[in-house]
Amino acid sequence: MITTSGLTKVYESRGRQVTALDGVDLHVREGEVFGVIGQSGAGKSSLIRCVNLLERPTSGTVTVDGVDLTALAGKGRRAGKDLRRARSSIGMVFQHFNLLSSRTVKDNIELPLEILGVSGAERSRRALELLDLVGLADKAKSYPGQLSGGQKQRVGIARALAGEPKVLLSDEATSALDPETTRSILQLLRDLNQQLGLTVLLITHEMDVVKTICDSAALMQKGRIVESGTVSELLATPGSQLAAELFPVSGAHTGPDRTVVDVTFHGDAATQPVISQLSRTYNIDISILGAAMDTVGGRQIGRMRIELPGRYEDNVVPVGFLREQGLQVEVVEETLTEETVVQDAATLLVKEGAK
Ligand SMILES: Nc1ncnc2c1ncn2[C@@H]1O[C@H](COP(=O)(O)OP(=O)(O)OP(=O)(O)O)[C@@H](O)[C@H]1O
Repeated sequence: MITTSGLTKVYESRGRQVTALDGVDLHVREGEVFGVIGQSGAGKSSLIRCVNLLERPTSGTVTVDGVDLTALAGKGRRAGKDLRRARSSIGMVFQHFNLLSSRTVKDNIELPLEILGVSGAERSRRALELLDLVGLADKAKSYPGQLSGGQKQRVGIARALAGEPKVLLSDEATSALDPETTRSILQLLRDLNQQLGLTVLLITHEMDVVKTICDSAALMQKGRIVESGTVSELLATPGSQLAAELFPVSGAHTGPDRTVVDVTFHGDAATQPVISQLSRTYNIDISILGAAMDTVGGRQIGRMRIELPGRYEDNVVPVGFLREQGLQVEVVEETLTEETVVQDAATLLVKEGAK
């Protein structure tokens, strides 16, 4: 539904050039919720603003629903009729809502329809329908100043949906909201995605947002996409930074001669009693050092850090057993803390003494 190819944005700022996007290739499928996460300055806002051509890319292309927006924009500085029409199939939700304070809630929602030249009666019908959809049927005549942050964002979402878009872009839509309101807005976005088949591209700096509603995610660093895929694909990618941040597990080796492994559960494997099977089959005691389990898109998913007695060479077969069950297994290197160094030295001295 959304494809960017080699998307580059270079800003000129006080004689200096800042590369905000450095050849971004993004592929968002129809009907999915796709999250782009990254730290401040990574280029997320530039990306989302280039996707609907609010910002002109320096180079590269943006295609939304089969229409090459960059080619349309190339026709002239002022967005032509074709670009305006193409843009009306893209709704945008902003962090600070961007509502007009002098207009009622209903009039705010009608604004994009006015611009599209929709008749008064039709605008009114559509605005009331959208207010109902976002759960604010009783607030049509209120002004933005009389609403809570969460309600304002619901109005922002209703306005974004006025042109019946296929794509919704969300620029940190929940960053200004408290955790509970954030959950309700994310739930609304998820419901709209499912009810209307809406494709959602959102940018965020919060991993929880990705975990709560995203089917797919990309990690952005210094203007580049460094990882991307469905949540399941990411979890199945050894060494994935996003997977580790989505499901962080910690816990260090409790002593020398121990094997610590991170086990990732997803799909059917998540519901199998693999740990007890492992313990019974090989007659070994397993310690759970850390775990992060959750339900993503209605499926159980998670990671567990476990410790087995013996060095890795002694555990090749049990580790192979876990892999055979369809689990992803990564062996965690022992980090030599001061404590383990002292312990190792003490063990060595005892052994030397015994000789
Ligand atoms: N209009 C502009 N003029 C000059 N430089 C800009 C402009 N907009 C963004 N930048 C620079 O481009 C880089 C990427 O900024 P961008 O706002 O896209 O990042 P971001 O990931 O959205 O960050 P944040 O989460 O803080 O909004 C930054 O170095 C920023 O200073």
